[in-house]
Amino acid sequence: MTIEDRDDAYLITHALATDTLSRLRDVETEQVAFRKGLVKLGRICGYEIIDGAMETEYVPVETPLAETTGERVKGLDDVVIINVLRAATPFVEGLLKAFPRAKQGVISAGRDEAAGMNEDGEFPITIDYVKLPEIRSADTVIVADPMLATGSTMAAVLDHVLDEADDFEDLFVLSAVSAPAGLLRVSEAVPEADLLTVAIDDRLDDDGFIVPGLGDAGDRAFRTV
Ligand SMILES: O=P(O)(O)OC[C@H]1O[C@H](OP(=O)(O)OP(=O)(O)O)[C@H](O)[C@@H]1O
Ligand SMILES: O=c1cc[nH]c(=O)[nH]1
Ligand SMILES: [Mg+2]
Repeated sequence: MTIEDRDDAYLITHALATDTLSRLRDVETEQVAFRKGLVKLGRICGYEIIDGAMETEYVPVETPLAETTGERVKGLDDVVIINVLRAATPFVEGLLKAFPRAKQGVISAGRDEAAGMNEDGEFPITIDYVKLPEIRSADTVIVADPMLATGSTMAAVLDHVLDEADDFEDLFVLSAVSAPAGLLRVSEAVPEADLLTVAIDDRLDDDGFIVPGLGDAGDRAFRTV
Protein backbone atom coordinates (compact mmCIF):
# COMPACT_ATOMS: atom_id res chain seq x y z
CA MET A 1 0.00 0.00 0.00
CA THR A 2 1.20 3.53 -0.68
CA ILE A 3 0.15 6.76 0.98
CA GLU A 4 -1.90 7.62 -2.13
CA ASP A 5 -4.16 4.64 -1.33
CA ARG A 6 -5.09 6.06 2.05
CA ASP A 7 -7.62 8.76 2.67
CA ASP A 8 -6.18 10.33 5.81
CA ALA A 9 -3.33 12.45 4.36
CA TYR A 10 -4.03 15.97 3.10
CA LEU A 11 -1.86 18.58 1.43
CA ILE A 12 -1.97 22.19 2.59
CA THR A 13 -1.87 23.95 -0.75
CA HIS A 14 -2.19 27.64 0.20
CA ALA A 15 0.14 29.57 -2.13
CA LEU A 16 1.82 31.35 0.80
CA ALA A 17 2.52 27.99 2.44
CA THR A 18 4.29 26.65 -0.63
CA ASP A 19 6.06 29.99 -1.12
CA THR A 20 7.32 29.97 2.47
CA LEU A 21 8.36 26.33 2.29
CA SER A 22 10.34 27.01 -0.87
CA ARG A 23 12.31 29.70 0.98
CA LEU A 24 12.92 27.27 3.85
CA ARG A 25 14.25 24.66 1.44
CA ASP A 26 16.84 27.08 0.04
CA VAL A 27 20.29 26.27 1.41
CA GLU A 28 21.06 30.02 1.37
CA THR A 29 18.30 30.78 3.91
CA GLU A 30 20.20 31.51 7.13
CA GLN A 31 19.16 30.88 10.73
CA VAL A 32 17.03 33.94 11.43
CA ALA A 33 15.17 33.78 8.12
CA PHE A 34 14.76 30.04 8.56
CA ARG A 35 13.29 30.40 12.05
CA LYS A 36 10.98 33.22 10.95
CA GLY A 37 9.94 31.12 7.96
CA LEU A 38 8.92 28.26 10.23
CA VAL A 39 6.90 30.69 12.38
CA LYS A 40 5.15 32.05 9.29
CA LEU A 41 4.45 28.57 7.96
CA GLY A 42 2.96 27.55 11.31
CA ARG A 43 0.63 30.55 11.22
CA ILE A 44 -0.52 29.79 7.67
CA CYS A 45 -1.07 26.12 8.53
CA GLY A 46 -3.11 27.17 11.55
CA TYR A 47 -5.32 29.36 9.40
CA GLU A 48 -5.72 26.50 6.92
CA ILE A 49 -6.77 24.12 9.70
CA ILE A 50 -9.36 26.64 10.84
CA ASP A 51 -10.58 27.13 7.29
CA GLY A 52 -10.68 23.45 6.37
CA ALA A 53 -11.61 21.66 9.54
CA MET A 54 -13.42 23.89 12.01
CA GLU A 55 -17.08 24.78 12.03
CA THR A 56 -18.50 28.26 12.19
CA GLU A 57 -21.68 29.55 13.73
CA TYR A 58 -23.82 32.62 13.15
CA VAL A 59 -24.05 35.00 16.08
CA PRO A 60 -25.84 38.29 16.67
CA VAL A 61 -23.47 41.28 16.65
CA GLU A 62 -24.20 44.85 17.58
CA THR A 63 -21.96 47.25 15.67
CA PRO A 64 -21.79 50.95 16.63
CA LEU A 65 -24.44 51.49 13.94
CA ALA A 66 -26.78 48.52 13.83
CA GLU A 67 -27.55 44.95 14.80
CA THR A 68 -26.29 42.38 12.33
CA THR A 69 -25.30 38.73 12.07
CA GLY A 70 -21.69 37.72 12.36
CA GLU A 71 -19.94 34.39 11.80
CA ARG A 72 -17.58 32.99 14.44
CA VAL A 73 -15.31 29.96 14.44
CA LYS A 74 -16.49 27.31 16.90
CA GLY A 75 -14.11 25.51 19.22
CA LEU A 76 -11.16 27.92 19.07
CA ASP A 77 -10.71 27.52 22.82
CA ASP A 78 -10.84 23.73 22.57
CA VAL A 79 -7.50 23.26 20.86
CA VAL A 80 -4.46 21.37 22.13
CA ILE A 81 -1.13 21.95 20.39
CA ILE A 82 1.69 19.50 21.06
CA ASN A 83 5.22 20.73 20.42
CA VAL A 84 7.65 17.96 19.47
CA LEU A 85 10.98 19.37 20.64
CA ARG A 86 12.96 20.73 19.32
CA ALA A 87 12.40 21.63 15.67
CA ALA A 88 8.68 22.25 16.19
CA THR A 89 9.25 25.21 18.55
CA PRO A 90 9.18 28.01 15.91
CA PHE A 91 6.47 26.16 13.98
CA VAL A 92 4.31 26.08 17.13
CA GLU A 93 5.00 29.77 17.75
CA GLY A 94 3.28 30.39 14.41
CA LEU A 95 0.40 28.03 15.16
CA LEU A 96 -0.24 29.94 18.37
CA LYS A 97 -0.93 33.07 16.34
CA ALA A 98 -3.90 31.21 14.87
CA PHE A 99 -4.86 29.53 18.17
CA PRO A 100 -3.72 31.98 20.88
CA ARG A 101 -5.70 30.28 23.65
CA ALA A 102 -4.66 26.72 22.83
CA LYS A 103 -3.60 24.41 25.62
CA GLN A 104 -0.03 23.31 25.00
CA GLY A 105 1.80 20.05 25.47
CA VAL A 106 5.49 19.34 25.05
CA ILE A 107 7.17 16.08 24.13
CA SER A 108 10.93 15.99 23.77
CA ALA A 109 11.81 13.34 21.19
CA GLY A 110 15.04 12.63 19.36
CA ARG A 111 15.99 9.96 16.91
CA ASP A 112 19.22 8.06 17.49
CA GLU A 113 20.97 8.91 14.26
CA ALA A 114 24.18 7.14 15.35
CA ALA A 115 22.25 3.88 15.58
CA GLY A 116 20.83 4.42 12.10
CA MET A 117 17.69 2.95 10.58
CA ASN A 118 16.81 -0.68 11.12
CA GLU A 119 15.79 -2.97 8.27
CA ASP A 120 12.19 -1.72 8.54
CA GLY A 121 13.36 1.87 8.04
CA GLU A 122 12.76 2.93 11.65
CA PHE A 123 15.00 4.87 14.04
CA PRO A 124 15.25 4.20 17.78
CA ILE A 125 13.55 7.16 19.47
CA THR A 126 14.44 8.58 22.86
CA ILE A 127 11.64 10.41 24.66
CA ASP A 128 13.06 12.46 27.55
CA TYR A 129 10.17 14.61 28.66
CA VAL A 130 6.40 14.50 28.32
CA LYS A 131 4.06 17.14 29.67
CA LEU A 132 0.56 17.11 28.24
CA PRO A 133 -2.57 19.00 29.22
CA GLU A 134 -5.81 17.18 29.86
CA ILE A 135 -7.33 16.27 26.49
CA ARG A 136 -11.13 16.38 26.39
CA SER A 137 -13.69 15.06 23.94
CA ALA A 138 -14.32 18.53 22.47
CA ASP A 139 -10.63 19.16 21.77
CA THR A 140 -8.96 19.47 18.40
CA VAL A 141 -5.46 18.09 18.95
CA ILE A 142 -2.64 19.24 16.67
CA VAL A 143 0.69 17.42 17.00
CA ALA A 144 3.25 19.59 15.24
CA ASP A 145 6.66 18.63 13.91
CA PRO A 146 7.97 20.27 10.73
CA MET A 147 9.67 17.07 9.53
CA LEU A 148 8.03 13.67 9.12
CA ALA A 149 10.76 11.44 7.72
CA THR A 150 10.62 7.76 8.70
CA GLY A 151 7.69 8.53 11.01
CA SER A 152 9.50 6.88 13.93
CA THR A 153 9.39 10.03 16.06
CA MET A 154 5.74 10.79 15.35
CA ALA A 155 4.65 7.20 15.99
CA ALA A 156 6.41 7.28 19.39
CA VAL A 157 4.96 10.71 20.19
CA LEU A 158 1.43 9.62 19.30
CA ASP A 159 1.74 6.61 21.63
CA HIS A 160 2.14 9.08 24.49
CA VAL A 161 -0.67 11.31 23.25
CA LEU A 162 -3.07 8.39 22.96
CA ASP A 163 -2.12 7.25 26.47
CA GLU A 164 -3.59 10.55 27.68
CA ALA A 165 -6.50 10.87 25.29
CA ASP A 166 -9.06 8.32 24.24
CA ASP A 167 -11.63 10.80 23.03
CA PHE A 168 -11.15 14.02 21.07
CA GLU A 169 -12.85 15.95 18.30
CA ASP A 170 -9.97 15.64 15.81
CA LEU A 171 -6.36 14.52 15.90
CA PHE A 172 -4.12 16.23 13.36
CA VAL A 173 -0.47 15.46 12.70
CA LEU A 174 0.92 18.60 11.11
CA SER A 175 4.22 18.72 9.27
CA ALA A 176 5.87 20.97 6.71
CA VAL A 177 7.69 18.29 4.74
CA SER A 178 6.89 14.58 4.76
CA ALA A 179 8.34 11.49 3.17
CA PRO A 180 5.89 8.92 1.80
CA ALA A 181 7.30 6.18 4.06
CA GLY A 182 6.77 8.26 7.19
CA LEU A 183 3.23 9.23 6.28
CA LEU A 184 2.41 5.59 5.63
CA ARG A 185 3.95 4.45 8.93
CA VAL A 186 1.98 7.00 10.98
CA SER A 187 -1.21 6.47 9.01
CA GLU A 188 -1.08 2.72 9.64
CA ALA A 189 -0.03 3.06 13.29
CA VAL A 190 -2.64 5.67 14.18
CA PRO A 191 -5.58 5.45 11.78
CA GLU A 192 -7.59 7.93 13.86
CA ALA A 193 -5.11 10.71 12.98
CA ASP A 194 -5.44 12.95 9.93
CA LEU A 195 -2.07 13.83 8.44
CA LEU A 196 -1.61 17.38 7.17
CA THR A 197 1.52 18.41 5.31
CA VAL A 198 2.64 21.17 3.00
CA ALA A 199 4.71 18.83 0.83
CA ILE A 200 5.21 15.14 0.22
CA ASP A 201 8.75 14.75 -1.03
CA ASP A 202 10.32 12.01 -3.12
CA ARG A 203 12.18 9.75 -0.75
CA LEU A 204 14.51 9.26 2.19
CA ASP A 205 18.26 8.99 1.74
CA ASP A 206 20.34 6.26 3.40
CA ASP A 207 20.67 8.41 6.54
CA GLY A 208 16.93 8.89 6.88
CA PHE A 209 16.87 12.47 5.59
CA ILE A 210 14.06 13.66 3.35
CA VAL A 211 15.09 14.35 -0.26
CA PRO A 212 14.87 17.04 -1.50
CA GLY A 213 13.63 18.16 1.95
CA LEU A 214 15.23 21.12 3.67
CA GLY A 215 18.03 19.49 5.62
CA ASP A 216 18.03 19.20 9.41
CA ALA A 217 15.28 21.55 10.58
CA GLY A 218 16.40 21.58 14.22
CA ASP A 219 20.02 22.34 13.34
CA ARG A 220 19.05 25.10 10.91
CA ALA A 221 16.65 26.79 13.35
CA PHE A 222 18.89 26.47 16.42
CA ARG A 223 22.25 26.90 14.61
CA THR A 224 23.74 23.72 15.98
CA VAL A 225 25.77 23.02 12.84
O1 LIG B 1 10.31 10.87 11.08
P1 LIG B 1 11.62 10.69 11.76
O2 LIG B 1 12.57 9.80 10.97
O3 LIG B 1 11.48 10.23 13.15
O4 LIG B 1 12.35 12.09 11.74
C1 LIG B 1 11.70 13.26 12.08
C2 LIG B 1 12.24 13.85 13.35
O5 LIG B 1 13.61 14.24 13.16
C3 LIG B 1 13.77 15.58 13.58
O6 LIG B 1 14.06 15.66 14.91
P2 LIG B 1 15.50 15.29 15.51
O7 LIG B 1 15.50 13.88 16.02
O8 LIG B 1 16.56 15.64 14.51
O9 LIG B 1 15.61 16.21 16.76
P3 LIG B 1 15.64 17.80 16.86
O10 LIG B 1 14.22 18.26 16.63
O11 LIG B 1 16.10 18.03 18.23
O12 LIG B 1 16.58 18.30 15.82
C4 LIG B 1 12.40 16.18 13.28
O13 LIG B 1 12.17 17.37 13.98
C5 LIG B 1 11.47 15.10 13.72
O14 LIG B 1 11.19 15.13 15.10
O1 LIG C 1 15.15 15.41 6.54
C1 LIG C 1 15.03 15.42 7.77
C2 LIG C 1 14.73 14.25 8.51
C3 LIG C 1 14.60 14.35 9.85
N1 LIG C 1 14.77 15.53 10.47
C4 LIG C 1 15.05 16.65 9.77
O2 LIG C 1 15.20 17.72 10.37
N2 LIG C 1 15.19 16.57 8.45
MG1 LIG D 1 12.72 16.09 16.82
